[in-house]
Amino acid sequence: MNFPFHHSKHPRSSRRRTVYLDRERDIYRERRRRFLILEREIYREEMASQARVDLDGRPIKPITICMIGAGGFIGSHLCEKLMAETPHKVLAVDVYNDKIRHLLEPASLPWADRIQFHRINIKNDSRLEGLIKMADLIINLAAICTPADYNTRPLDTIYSNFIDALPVVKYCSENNKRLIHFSTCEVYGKTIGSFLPKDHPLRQDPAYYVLKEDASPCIFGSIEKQRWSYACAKQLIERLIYAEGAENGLEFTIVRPFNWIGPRMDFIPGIDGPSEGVPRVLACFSNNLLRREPLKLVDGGQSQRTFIYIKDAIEAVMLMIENPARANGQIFNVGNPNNEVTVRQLAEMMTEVYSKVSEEPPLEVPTVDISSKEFYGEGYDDSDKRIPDMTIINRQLGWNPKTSLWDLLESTLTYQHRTYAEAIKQAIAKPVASS
Ligand SMILES: NC(=O)c1ccc[n+]([C@@H]2O[C@H](COP(=O)([O-])OP(=O)(O)OC[C@H]3O[C@@H](n4cnc5c(N)ncnc54)[C@H](O)[C@@H]3O)[C@@H](O)[C@H]2O)c1
Ligand SMILES: O=C(O)[C@H]1O[C@H](OP(=O)(O)OP(=O)(O)OC[C@H]2O[C@@H](n3ccc(=O)[nH]c3=O)[C@H](O)[C@@H]2O)[C@H](O)[C@@H](O)[C@@H]1O
Repeated sequence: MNFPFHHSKHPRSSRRRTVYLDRERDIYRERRRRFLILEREIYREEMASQARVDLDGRPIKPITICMIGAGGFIGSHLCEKLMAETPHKVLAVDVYNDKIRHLLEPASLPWADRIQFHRINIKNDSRLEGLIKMADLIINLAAICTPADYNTRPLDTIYSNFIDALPVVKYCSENNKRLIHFSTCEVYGKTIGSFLPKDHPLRQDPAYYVLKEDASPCIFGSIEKQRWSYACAKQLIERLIYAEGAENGLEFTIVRPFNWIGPRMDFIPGIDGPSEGVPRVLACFSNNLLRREPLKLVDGGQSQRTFIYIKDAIEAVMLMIENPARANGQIFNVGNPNNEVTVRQLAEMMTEVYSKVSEEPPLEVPTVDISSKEFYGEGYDDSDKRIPDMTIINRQLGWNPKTSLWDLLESTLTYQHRTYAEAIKQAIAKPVASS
């Protein structure tokens, strides 16, 4: 069928049509440009009208934050929150930006002028000091922080967590900049109770297992247990920061996260990370569930962890950012003491939740035991139990976690299923290349 207007062969009507379409396109573009400007103005006005106040009722001034390691799991959630809900600016430093690309592009995003990405490896880049000088606050998240690396790449682990963090601390101290440094709950190592006989009644006494910032000792294994290279490097950088505070007046806050989990954590081997890579437990178990393989329980999955939803934890970091008077000089546990499980229980719960969100039946054999030597190699060791004491963060910031383990797994595994299920199906279906 011939449409007289669209398919006319007549040169004049075709020219007229082109002119008409060009004009229509220009009008549309102009309208869209005005719409985006208007949208940005409304957003700015909204931001300005939501007069942010700190916990003591004082107005919060917009600041510039230099966030190192902004492209990682925690950094991506923190950038998202800062862009969506505050007027603060972020100089985002990382070697990767895949996890924050949605915040950087397109240039029409309402916060486009408040976030800049700098592809910098802090090991060897002289631009770092300049960025620190431009900021009011520095947040250092950069680290190697996957246990599979601690005993197999102990040098990289120690360099990343101690040596590479040194210049950041030094530049902050020399330029009088406030620093929020990300440490880890692993600095506590093992609990005191773990050294008691298995059936000893004191093992039930919280004094023997609850981890308290200003009282608990740091208990690591012997030097050949290279698992502790990470915890030891983190402990030394904490001590250095603390000493800079005591001797040179550095304004600092140290964060000790307790197993923060949620969307965008680590990678799925063979999909958006190396096939042989071993991420942290959430991504390991997600990978097993997506591929319908049994979940691997290291040494029987007897270790205990408390898991906290990333979005709850980010609320705590926001309070630290916006309440310097209450956060400076403090070390904060950030975890959810109500979400304790053994790794075996975590595997069982993830299997049940995944079956619900994917609408697939659970595996007949959901778990399999594996020795730590086979899974991680020589030199692995483990934290037995991690319950954060919440007294200090409660007193200083009035913060409490909200999300139950079931709820956080439901939203996280929904994300994992939506993001990866199709890619995994395709990867499995792909014929192996003939040699
Ligand atoms: N996720 C948790 O539950 C948890 C628990 C305890 C401690 N932490 C600590 O929190 C911080 C962030 O953890 P995460 O889970 O977001 O890890 P992540 O690996 O997702 O993020 C770290 C980011 O730092 C970047 N980075 C590393 N070395 C760098 C370098 N030399 N130069 C520039 N960028 C570099 C990486 O590219 C990565 O994007 C780490 O210090 C980690 O030790 C996290
Ligand atoms: O998240 C934290 O708070 C800190 O703890 C983590 O250490 P860990 O909890 O031991 O690391 P995971 O990989 O999450 O493992 C948790 C437990 O699951 C076990 N696991 C892991 C993976 C797996 O497939 N199967 C399995 O049984 C591990 O042996 C360990 O007992 C990492 O060291 C850091 O990211 C961080 O500093």
